[in-house]
Amino acid sequence: TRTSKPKRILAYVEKHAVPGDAESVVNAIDAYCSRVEWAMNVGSDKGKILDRVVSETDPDTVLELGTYCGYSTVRIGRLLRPEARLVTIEMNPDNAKIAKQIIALAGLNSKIEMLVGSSSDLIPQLKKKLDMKTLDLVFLDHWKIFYLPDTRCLEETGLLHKGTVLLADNVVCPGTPEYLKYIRNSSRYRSEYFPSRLEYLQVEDGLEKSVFLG
Ligand SMILES: O=c1[nH]cnc2c(O)c(F)c(-c3ccc(F)cc3)cc12
Ligand SMILES: [Mg+2]
Repeated sequence: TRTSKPKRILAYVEKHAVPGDAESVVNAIDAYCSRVEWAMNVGSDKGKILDRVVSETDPDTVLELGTYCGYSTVRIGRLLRPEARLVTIEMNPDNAKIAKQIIALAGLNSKIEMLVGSSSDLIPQLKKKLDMKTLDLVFLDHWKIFYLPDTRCLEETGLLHKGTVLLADNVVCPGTPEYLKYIRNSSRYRSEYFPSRLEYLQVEDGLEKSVFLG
């Protein structure tokens, strides 16, 4: 069948990355998407901010909403301790298939579990399904209209603890106004905006980091 952008990204990674070397997988995807065709990976500029937040949080449990090709999954996974766990949720089964192969190539299968389906269906199941006590870090990078309902769901299912960090991509472009309005006005969060650039372009975008206060 015809190739897709995720399939072309996988083919490039298979050709240019070193199996088991997560850094080389991240660099290969950035090289492809900056030189050949744009793709909605968090990218290297925002990726450096993501790296810093992950390292400072040093999480045992991470939830990623929106896997796409697995770029940020690998970017986060490469910084986690061996006993840490990352669950990533992707609703598009074709993307999930590609992402699984990219995650495997990075050598991160032992730390990463991918769930295929809608975040709003899967979040309520996390607690029991994965014996998830609570989440130390959540990376929101899926469909912007789901950021707020999924955050409310995370609160209600008791998956957040005092100190849980929510990090949201694209709060400027494409923009997540309802989410920002809620999180910046809620006394249950302390938020900070990290300005950056949209992946591979000169357009402004940024990440919103919000710490749950309990
Ligand atoms: O749908 C998305 N999910 C997750 N992340 C995205 C992203 O980082 C984008 F830049 C964009 C994006 C797409 C088209 C544009 F013109 C600008 C940004 C979309 C998403
Ligand atoms: Mg994004």
